[in-house]
Amino acid sequence: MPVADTTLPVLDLSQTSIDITRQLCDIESVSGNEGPITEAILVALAGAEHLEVLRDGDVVIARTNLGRDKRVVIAGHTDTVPLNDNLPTRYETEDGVEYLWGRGTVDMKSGVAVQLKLAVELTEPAVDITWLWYDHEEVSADLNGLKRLADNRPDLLQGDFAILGEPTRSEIEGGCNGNARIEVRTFGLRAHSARAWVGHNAIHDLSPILDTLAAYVPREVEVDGLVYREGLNAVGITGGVAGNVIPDAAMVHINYRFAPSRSGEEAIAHLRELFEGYDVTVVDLAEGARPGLDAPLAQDLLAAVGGEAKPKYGWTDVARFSALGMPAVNYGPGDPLKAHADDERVAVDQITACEQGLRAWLMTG
Ligand SMILES: N[C@@H](CCC[C@H](NC(=O)CCC(=O)O)C(=O)O)C(=O)O
Repeated sequence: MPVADTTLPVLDLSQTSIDITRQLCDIESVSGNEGPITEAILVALAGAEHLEVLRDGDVVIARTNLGRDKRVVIAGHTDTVPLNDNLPTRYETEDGVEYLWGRGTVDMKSGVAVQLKLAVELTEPAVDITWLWYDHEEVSADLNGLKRLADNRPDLLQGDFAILGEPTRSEIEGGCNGNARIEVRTFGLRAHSARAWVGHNAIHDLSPILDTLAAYVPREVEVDGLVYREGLNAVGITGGVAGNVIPDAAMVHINYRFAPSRSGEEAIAHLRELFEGYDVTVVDLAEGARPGLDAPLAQDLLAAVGGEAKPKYGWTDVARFSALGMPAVNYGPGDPLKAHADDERVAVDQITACEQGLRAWLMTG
């Protein structure tokens, strides 16, 4: 008789989407550690006979094949940014609002919870649905699980419209900013720090770069009716050899968020111009996506869930679907301002609202 593996985390999809969020968050899955959560999702979907379930690495694909005339792709990533002593989750009430606190509650396990709940419960949706849960979204674009799937099995991403369950306070956010990361290096000459005049300090040479960043005024750019805020920030800095050595190398890691009216190539040209004369290495580049809200299915969803469409400032995989020529929007629970934050927490009523909005729309088409 086979023995059940009791070390695997268990996911019970018969619970509410709020509780499923708690269960998912308590399975730690910082990028690179999505194996256990992927296994838990596969086991939890095992009894859903209306779904064809496939796996590609740590991507789970579950789809209906009902012969409907439209197919909607609904996707969410299972990884999170690193913890900061914010797991396990806890419930807390603040000013009469109940929150679930902890890493992943906003970005984006509450969105994944809603998707999993609907995937098992909607046996007869009005459209065919491809559900996708994937790994490595929060790290370099070349590691992204959806990118791997698009390269290996582009047929599995095909559809008429896509919804990414990224945090949007359960309202529609259109498109996304592009995202570039560069490393800017300075070089010096090592010497004993007691005789610094015979060396050259590479860390001191970073000052003009930091001054440029501190003085930079990011643009606000209107694209198809939505105003995208850009951002240019140092997100890391390295340098130094020992406490008594003048450093011969230093590096500042810079993240540029650019409006979707600007291509990746234009974004890099802008950065090279800003840091002309310095050693610049591009370490990550992901194109943005225009809002695409004029697509009829996007209009339908917007009308069904209500509210006014806003721009998505973070980068999301709507860009991947846009590049494939498929309209896509962001729609999920959680305040994006709390994504990646130490006080990451989701108002639980937003989870319920998102479930209701998506359920109603998927049942009427
Ligand atoms: N390749 C990128 C991936 C970063 C993706 C991440 N996305 C979000 O946080 C979406 C949530 C939101 O803003 O609403 C991001 O924008 O950092 C990378 O390397 O950074």
